[in-house]
Amino acid sequence: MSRELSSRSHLDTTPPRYNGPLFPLDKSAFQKTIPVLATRVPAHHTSFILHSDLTRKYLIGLPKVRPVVSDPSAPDGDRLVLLGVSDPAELSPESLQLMESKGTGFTHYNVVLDYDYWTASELLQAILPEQLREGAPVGFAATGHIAHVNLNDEYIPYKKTIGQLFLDKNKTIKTVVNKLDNIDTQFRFFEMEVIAGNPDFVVEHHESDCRFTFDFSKVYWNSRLHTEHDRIVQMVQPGEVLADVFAGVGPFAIPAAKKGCAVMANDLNPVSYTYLCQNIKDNEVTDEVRAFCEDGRDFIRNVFTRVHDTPFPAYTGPKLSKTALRKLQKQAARGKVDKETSAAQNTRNKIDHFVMNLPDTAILFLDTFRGVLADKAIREAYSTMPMIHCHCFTRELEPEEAENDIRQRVEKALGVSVQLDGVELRKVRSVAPGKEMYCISFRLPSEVACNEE
Ligand SMILES: C[S@@+](CC[C@H](N)C(=O)[O-])C[C@H]1O[C@@H](n2cnc3c(N)ncnc32)[C@H](O)[C@@H]1O
Repeated sequence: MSRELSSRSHLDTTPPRYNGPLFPLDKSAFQKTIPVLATRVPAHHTSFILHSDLTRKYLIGLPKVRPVVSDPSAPDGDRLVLLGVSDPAELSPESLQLMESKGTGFTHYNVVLDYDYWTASELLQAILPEQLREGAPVGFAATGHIAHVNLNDEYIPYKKTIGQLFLDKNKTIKTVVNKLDNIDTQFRFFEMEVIAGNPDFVVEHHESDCRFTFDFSKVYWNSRLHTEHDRIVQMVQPGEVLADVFAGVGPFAIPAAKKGCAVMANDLNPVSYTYLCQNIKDNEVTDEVRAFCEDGRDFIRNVFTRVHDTPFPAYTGPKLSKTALRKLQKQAARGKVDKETSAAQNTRNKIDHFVMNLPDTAILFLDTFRGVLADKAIREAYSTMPMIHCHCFTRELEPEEAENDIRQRVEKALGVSVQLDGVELRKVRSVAPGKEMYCISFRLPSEVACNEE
């Protein structure tokens, strides 16, 4: 063991055992005094002791504890430099010599740590009985100002304590909720109980440079899907058209629109739809996103005709700033830009991608694609079939088995047993023990879409 490590190891900085009320906590009971050695130095020598290679390694080195304090017994301005050892004999001879030559002797100093010093997790360890310390909640997922935890039964008696700790220790958190086991089977949001803070569920959450507002108690949101949202958005190219069948409040739709895609976004939950519309406005993508509130099957059936009959304007490059847009509008008003002809060229009347993130049942919606391009006039726009990115769960844990399971279910829904074109299978995350979330991407087979039966 290095001298440096052994020199600091005697400082016991764990919080004292707590035996006070569980709620509200008696914060004064967490005060702890730690006696340390200090070298007394004239003010003009402190910097030398702090920065010399010989002495630096012996400094107290506790986070949030300043290593230099004024010396209460020396009104003439001496300072105490706090050390991480309890006895001068623990210093190396060179370090001792240096401190003796620059300083005026050693003394003891009491460092006082209190409730503010420790993390929520350290405090919780001091509160919980021994049998509950291992496996105690150490953190939370944050959605806007809400921290959410999923407490196991044995921690329920401590829920208010845990709530208070998370609230006190995180400035941006105003509400702490415990997710209950009930999940709304249709719209996928959780039942939750407030364990600390305000019962305010309307959050403003930021993801991928977009601002999302929503009522976390009434719509689906999962911050753990951030990477998956980004992955799909990166696959969709500026100028392409994306149809999001189960859009929620817009975590695929809005970032895609911001990068220059046109988006048809749908969600059956009327509350999701309301926030989706608000988020479209707040992120200034009203021209790029059209929102719907209907069953996914109806949406899939209608969306081909809608985009064909009312195409999106041609893509004219990255979204312009308001100033640049105003300039162009002025030029157009003066007849300098022929708006009609430029917009009429290459309007976007076909869908390039579908995203279907309702992993519980999305595969079961795939049969709706049968015959969606039976109409010849619409079919002509599709020299290339759309890609479908369909999320799903599987109980198969081995990748090969998972792939077989998912492929079979997809092919059954589509009614084709052919090898799917361009198929890619991506594990998104492990949802629970024995349950994996995947995304299967494939090109919609034309024999399915053009089937006229
Ligand atoms: C798992 S969430 C995903 C939401 C969003 N894509 C995301 O990543 O946050 C599934 C969404 O599908 C919506 N939904 C459920 N059943 C639906 C249906 N039959 N048709 C359309 N939307 C539906 C839910 O309201 C929910 O917002």
